[in-house]
Amino acid sequence: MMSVLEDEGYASACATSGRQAMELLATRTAGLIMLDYALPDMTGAAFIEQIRELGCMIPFVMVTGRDDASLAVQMMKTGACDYMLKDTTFLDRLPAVVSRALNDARIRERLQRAEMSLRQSERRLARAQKIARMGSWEWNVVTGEIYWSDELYRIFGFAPREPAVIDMEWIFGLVNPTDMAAFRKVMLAAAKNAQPFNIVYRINSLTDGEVVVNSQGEVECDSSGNVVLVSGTTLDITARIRAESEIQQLINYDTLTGLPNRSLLHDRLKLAIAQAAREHNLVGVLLLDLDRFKSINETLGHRAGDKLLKTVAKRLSACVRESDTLARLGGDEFVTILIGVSSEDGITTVAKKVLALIAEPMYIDGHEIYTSGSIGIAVYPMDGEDGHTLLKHADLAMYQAKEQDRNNFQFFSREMNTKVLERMMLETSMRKALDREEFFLVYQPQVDVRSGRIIGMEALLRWQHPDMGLLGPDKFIYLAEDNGFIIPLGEWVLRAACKQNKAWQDAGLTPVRVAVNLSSKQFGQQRLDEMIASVLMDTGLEPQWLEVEITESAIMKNAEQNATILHKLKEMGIALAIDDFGTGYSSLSYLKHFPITRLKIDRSFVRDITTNPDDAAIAEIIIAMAQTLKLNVIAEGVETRPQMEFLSFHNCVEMQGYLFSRPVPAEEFARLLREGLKY
Ligand SMILES: Nc1nc2c(ncn2[C@@H]2O[C@H](COP(=O)(O)O[C@H]3[C@@H](O)[C@H](n4cnc5c(=O)[nH]c(N)nc54)O[C@@H]3COP(=O)(O)O)[C@@H](O)[C@H]2O)c(=O)[nH]1
Repeated sequence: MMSVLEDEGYASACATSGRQAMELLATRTAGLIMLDYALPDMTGAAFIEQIRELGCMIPFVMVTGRDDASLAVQMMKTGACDYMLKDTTFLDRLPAVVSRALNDARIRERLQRAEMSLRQSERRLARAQKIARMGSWEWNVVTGEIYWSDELYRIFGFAPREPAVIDMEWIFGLVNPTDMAAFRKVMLAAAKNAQPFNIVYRINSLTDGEVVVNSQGEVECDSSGNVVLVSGTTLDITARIRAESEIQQLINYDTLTGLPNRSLLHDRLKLAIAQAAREHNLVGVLLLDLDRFKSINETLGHRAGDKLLKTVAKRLSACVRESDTLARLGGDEFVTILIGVSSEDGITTVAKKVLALIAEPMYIDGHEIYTSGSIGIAVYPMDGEDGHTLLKHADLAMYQAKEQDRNNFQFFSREMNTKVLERMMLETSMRKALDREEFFLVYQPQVDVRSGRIIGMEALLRWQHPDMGLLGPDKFIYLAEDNGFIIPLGEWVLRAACKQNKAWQDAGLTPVRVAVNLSSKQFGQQRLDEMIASVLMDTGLEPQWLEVEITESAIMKNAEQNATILHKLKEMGIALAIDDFGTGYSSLSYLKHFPITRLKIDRSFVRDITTNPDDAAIAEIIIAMAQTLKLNVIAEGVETRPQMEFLSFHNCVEMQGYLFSRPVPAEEFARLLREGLKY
């Protein structure tokens, strides 16, 4: 047998028992096994079973001496690829049987490989569909049969093949009622008119509730052009849609209040303008800025500030119609776009409503908070024909509203534009003015009318502006306070005043105290006391020759913190005067809390003191109050002799005013100190 096989070109090896055959297979590979049914140590069937268990899948041909049909069947059942009877023709038939068996084995192996690869592809497809949340489907339009991939079942919330029968009506029933008509139309059009489609719709998944899907379908037609098959894919795009909408939300809406932000505001404004242009209507742009929001934020903390902004947003929403837009620009700025308005009266009504709602108390973290707002209004088309201009003009008007008196609204006017441009110019040049030494101080004497001698002086700031000429503090201090420049500027004033006073003392002039105005913003400054101490140290002026002037309202802004600072100043030996006394709180209780040395009667009471009984009474009360509290009292703005006499008669002997001297430059003041006043 081996020589026959070798003649045919096959390599062969022989084993005489099942055990020997197994040892042989352990060391060599084979394409075919020719196996005797009866082996000395086991049956051929037992041998096959053993090698199969070891994973050896080599095909085999069973050889036997018995011509028995049932034995042949039994052998084929064990997996034999052929069966040979050992008769006289055995060797003649052997080459053909071996060749066929090897051929069959090759074909079988190829088929097995193809099947395996098909299964693998199916598994990969199913995995890919699962990952992509994409199902595939087929609809046999002729038979009505529908195939769904496993993933498609999952998208609809079923276990694969859970519903035994699926038909189109059942599928329509799974679509969200809002989108059902559109979906049905598309599917039926595909089946009838061979229309491919791409549709997004919502389904009601059994497990996930509302799911957004995207179905794309293709059609196949027979030779007559009739649709026979509609097939396609259905993709679950819920997560993508959600992410897109979250992105849109972030791009267009303010995260704190949920209101449209600046970007969406501009879009809406554009639309509003286009609509108003078509309908010959007006668009009102109201820009609201909360008054004192910064200090509320600083005092109560940012979380309370956030809550306040949310409350404001809610209240504002109640003021506007659904068709209007309410947006938050950022910080404490809100914008309302009013559309479909035909006159400014309608805009005024809304502005008043907004102010009234903002002014109502808010309850935040156990605090009752009162705030107010300032509104600037620009109207299309009079104040601008595009969104940017309207917003800019509403902003200018808002600043005007703030300056006028907070808690009010202002319509934009052309003059405002000029005013704000001037303001911006001043702001820019102010920052350079310190380095360019454009600021200087003038000094106004304070007099004891009993002796007629100068007992002190108030240092007053002036700015020699290169283009605008000499500017008084009323032209720029408010700006410096707004933009924070008051901090370096205030320190410069203090240093210059102390240095000058010390220089006069060193020059042998009679020592007098110098009063320096402190802005409320300087009280908010970190370590104000340390700054003042270092100025005194640097200039060498003794603290007793320095007085700081602060207004009643400034002192009360942050009463507790200010009291601490003022006590520190007092301990250092610095005097404290309350400026503009009588115009603010005028509360006795606060006078006790602060280490005050002097009250300054405001010049508004002094002006008509001899003609207006109310002013006279107020001045008298202030003098009496000062005496009771053992404080010094000085009257400012004394311009006439009768005013001086009235005050002096009522025991106010310290005075300051044009009657004695206007504020004068340092050289002139030195002369007054040397020569005395003439009045
Ligand atoms: N934070 C700072 N504020 C300052 C500083 N320098 C000044 N100021 C404040 O500016 C306000 C206006 O000051 P000014 O224009 O200098 O006016 C002062 C006097 O010129 C004016 N005055 C004095 N006597 C009379 C008078 O008889 N009649 C009259 N009509 N005006 C007069 O009064 C101003 C001084 O007022 P006061 O300070 O209230 O004593 C002013 O409020 C300053 O506080 C600065 O460096 N920092």
